[in-house]
Amino acid sequence: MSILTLNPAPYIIIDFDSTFTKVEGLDELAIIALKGHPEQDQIVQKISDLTNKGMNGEMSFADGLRQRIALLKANRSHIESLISFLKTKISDSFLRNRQFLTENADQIYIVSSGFKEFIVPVATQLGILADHVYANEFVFDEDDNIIGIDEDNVLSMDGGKMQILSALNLPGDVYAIGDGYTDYELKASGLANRFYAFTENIERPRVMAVAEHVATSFDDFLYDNKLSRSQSYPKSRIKVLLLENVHPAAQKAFQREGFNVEFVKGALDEDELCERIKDVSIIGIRSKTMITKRVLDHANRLMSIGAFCIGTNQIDLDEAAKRGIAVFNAPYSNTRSVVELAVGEMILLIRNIVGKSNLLHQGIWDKSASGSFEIRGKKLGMVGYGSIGTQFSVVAEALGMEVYFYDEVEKLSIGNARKLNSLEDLLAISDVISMHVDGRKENTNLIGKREFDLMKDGVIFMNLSRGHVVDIHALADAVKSGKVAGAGVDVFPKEPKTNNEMFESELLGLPNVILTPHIGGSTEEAQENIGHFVPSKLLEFMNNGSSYGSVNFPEVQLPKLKDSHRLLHIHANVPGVLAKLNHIFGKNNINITGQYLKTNEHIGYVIVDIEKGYTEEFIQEVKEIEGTIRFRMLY
Ligand SMILES: NC(=O)C1=CN([C@@H]2O[C@H](COP(=O)(O)OP(=O)(O)OC[C@H]3O[C@@H](n4cnc5c(N)ncnc54)[C@H](O)[C@@H]3O)[C@@H](O)[C@H]2O)C=CC1
Ligand SMILES: O=C(O)CCC(=O)C(=O)O
Repeated sequence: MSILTLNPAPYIIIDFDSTFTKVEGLDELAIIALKGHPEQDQIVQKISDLTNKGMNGEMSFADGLRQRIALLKANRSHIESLISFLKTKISDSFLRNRQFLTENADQIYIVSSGFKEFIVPVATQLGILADHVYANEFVFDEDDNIIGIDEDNVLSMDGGKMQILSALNLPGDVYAIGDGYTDYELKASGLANRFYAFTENIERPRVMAVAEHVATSFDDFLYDNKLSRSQSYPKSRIKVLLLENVHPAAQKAFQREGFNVEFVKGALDEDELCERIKDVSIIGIRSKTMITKRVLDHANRLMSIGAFCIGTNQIDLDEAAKRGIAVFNAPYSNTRSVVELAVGEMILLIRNIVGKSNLLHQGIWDKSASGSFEIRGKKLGMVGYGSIGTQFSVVAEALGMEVYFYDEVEKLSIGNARKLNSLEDLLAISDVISMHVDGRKENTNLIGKREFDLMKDGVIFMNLSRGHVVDIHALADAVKSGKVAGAGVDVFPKEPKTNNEMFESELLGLPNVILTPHIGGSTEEAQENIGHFVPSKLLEFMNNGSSYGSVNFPEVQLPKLKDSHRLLHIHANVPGVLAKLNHIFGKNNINITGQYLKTNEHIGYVIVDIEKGYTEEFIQEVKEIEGTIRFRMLY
């Protein structure tokens, strides 16, 4: 039996600039030193070009270094500022693995063509030993200006890194990690057993082309070598695809945790999505991306879907559940934004402001009260009395309206809103009708010709829910006939995928019709809230297993993992799985420190916290339980 173990650390040689830190130290020093200089941009660019040429192996490193130093106009005080800056720019994956660096300090070296003056204070922060830092040194004049480099230091010469490693003569396996060609040379010369091209901060194609190994993060390197680490599985190997221009806060949240994030401005159609989703573990969408069964059939690695909105009708929730994919959305996040737009439109429509504004744009002064009304005292009818419906009702009452609602689920009214027992009653009584049902399939054409015929003549009609809820042709006819005196439509049966596509609709050009491009929830406030909220749910699920708030998954709020390993087992909801699991635990003498189970109609979700020291065979047995849909471990 093989106990799940970690390997002892090899000797690890780490490059500094763009590897240990996210930036190039000398480039940053130039930016600091040349602040306010009239040619700052040009000089910094020259230095950066020289850096890149050297790193890519396109010019003699030693020549480039001297040319860069000559361009620098820096002194000792600039180095102090640089150190403070670099401490904020340590690569995230090194920061995450401070414990490994500290515990294995004897095995770890920094070998860099950068400068000790700024590398030592930054690297030692994470436990690197000062005397394990090999780097260049500046030469200063008596006024503390940098005037050159220590020419005796072998790192100032071509092949310097190889000379250092050769002199170190390390008695064991040596693995080099870096983003530059000179790091690769350590392996090419035979001095290092392996070279990992480090791509967390920059990808240098020329270096990657020659590297046998690529480390997308330090976690990735540690995982590849079965070394102790902060992430059970390196997040840099986990792809997150964010579509439909979700708020940048979302991208940052995933990048901060080390995920490999791809960002796409628009939506993707089914074929495009089937292709793109193959290696994606987390996908973030808004209302336009349809996650159909066919898409899910292509989603081999998908674990979680984030709907960066309220509605989830664009996702096949049951099919996702059956595959063990948890879906999260952002209920309430844009409720207020939709309500404010609805209130504004209602007032503009009942006053016929759109028509008057259009005329005035043509120079026509149409001052008249005819056909313009106050909303005070009017009857507002709400179809769907959920989060948006109830909030709209409160605001409308404050504006002096009488509010009526119809919801197919029994709902208590908030304030003085009156519940009606049928859609027909609501249509007959209301001066203003506003749709706030969800987008389930059964709501397709909920409002059609029959329903418009039941409405009062001259009604104001608004749809800010989902496009397919209203038969657009019937609405266009009702507007043309005057049955509907004004309409506000934010959602359409067919909406463009991106801002570059043309929008077509029968409603174009109709009088007193406000058309908006599905922006009910598009306010800066709502989008920013969603951009924080949805990633936090997805990350909780990925990092901790908690599924609280999921719209299709058994909901479990789990305690933080402490001193245990956590097994997450998703299985078809058939009898006996828990018994089988417990049998395997008993047989393998596993000490359980916590166990949780929740089921829904499709799946069961069992979470078991266990003490370390189990075997690979035990894990295999758990994976092979009949009915297992997905299994993963966290520690
Ligand atoms: N235009 C936009 O940008 C936005 C549109 N929305 C849409 O608005 C919808 C409603 O949002 P919330 O109020 O937060 O959802 P919610 O789930 O809280 O409320 C929906 C209500 O509609 C009721 N309902 C569903 N079908 C019905 C039917 N046939 N007849 C009567 N009642 C019915 C439900 O019982 C529920 O009470 C979302 O599902 C989404 O599709 C949401 C946010 C922004
Ligand atoms: O902002 C979006 O893309 C969609 C908003 C929406 O319709 C929703 O939240 O359900």
